[in-house]
Amino acid sequence: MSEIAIIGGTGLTRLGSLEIARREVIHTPYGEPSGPVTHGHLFGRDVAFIPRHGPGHTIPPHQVNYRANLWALQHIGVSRVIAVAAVGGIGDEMFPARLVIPDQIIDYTWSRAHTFYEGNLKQVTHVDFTEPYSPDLRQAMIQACIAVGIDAVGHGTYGATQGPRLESTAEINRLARDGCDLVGMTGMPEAGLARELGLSYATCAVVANWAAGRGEGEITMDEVGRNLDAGMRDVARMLEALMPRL
Ligand SMILES: CSC[C@H]1O[C@H](OP(=O)(O)O)[C@H](O)[C@@H]1O
Ligand code: HPA
Repeated sequence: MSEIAIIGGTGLTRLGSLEIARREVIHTPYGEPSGPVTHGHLFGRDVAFIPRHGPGHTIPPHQVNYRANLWALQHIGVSRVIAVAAVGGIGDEMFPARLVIPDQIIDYTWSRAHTFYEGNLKQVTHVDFTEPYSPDLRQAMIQACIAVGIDAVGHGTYGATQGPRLESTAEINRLARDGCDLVGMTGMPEAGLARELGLSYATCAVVANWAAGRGEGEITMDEVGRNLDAGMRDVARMLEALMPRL
């Protein structure tokens, strides 16, 4: 049984270093997860892995079944979730290919299935979300980065947009005024649902590009791919240092 799970995002459809033991198809009361859960060993730890956008990267951010993914992970005994996510950099220090461990999040998404607490409830429930990410898991990731000399940013506010289109310059300016340092399309409802299930959850973000209007010209998928290739190499190094610390 894997107590630790990794949700892979854009640029991390599979974990190269994962020694795969088996794949498990899980049906949930909320529908189908993004794909089978892969169980394996990663740097000495049992780990479950699920690719957020599906094994072939075919599920766009607004159609990811976040509830099914997190329910499935909890169902197999996972208690800690490491989310890997590609983001656009808004703040000056959030430059391309850099790793960021955000500590706050703002939700700009809409019409996504965003809670487990609906339907025939015995009681209305409001979970606390003051600290949206697990402080312990964040600290472990930050220490892992330091241990292997990765120049990561250990804080930042993630603005979760609806996608799948990228943002306009004015939208990014608004996010910046709101205090967002990063922009991505999958941070919510994933983080909120993890909290509802009582899972420890933290994100390792990889800056794929300067957010709209913060760099030169348009955002191209070429630059996104190049930066993610570089950033994911650091994610792999971070995970190698992280696993023994968990
Ligand atoms: C320009 S790539 C946009 C795509 O990448 C991110 O996905 P993930 O968070 O799963 O790594 C972003 O949220 C968008 O879905
Ligand atoms: O610029 C972006 N905006 C939203 N999501 C993203 N994911 C990677 N880059 C971006």
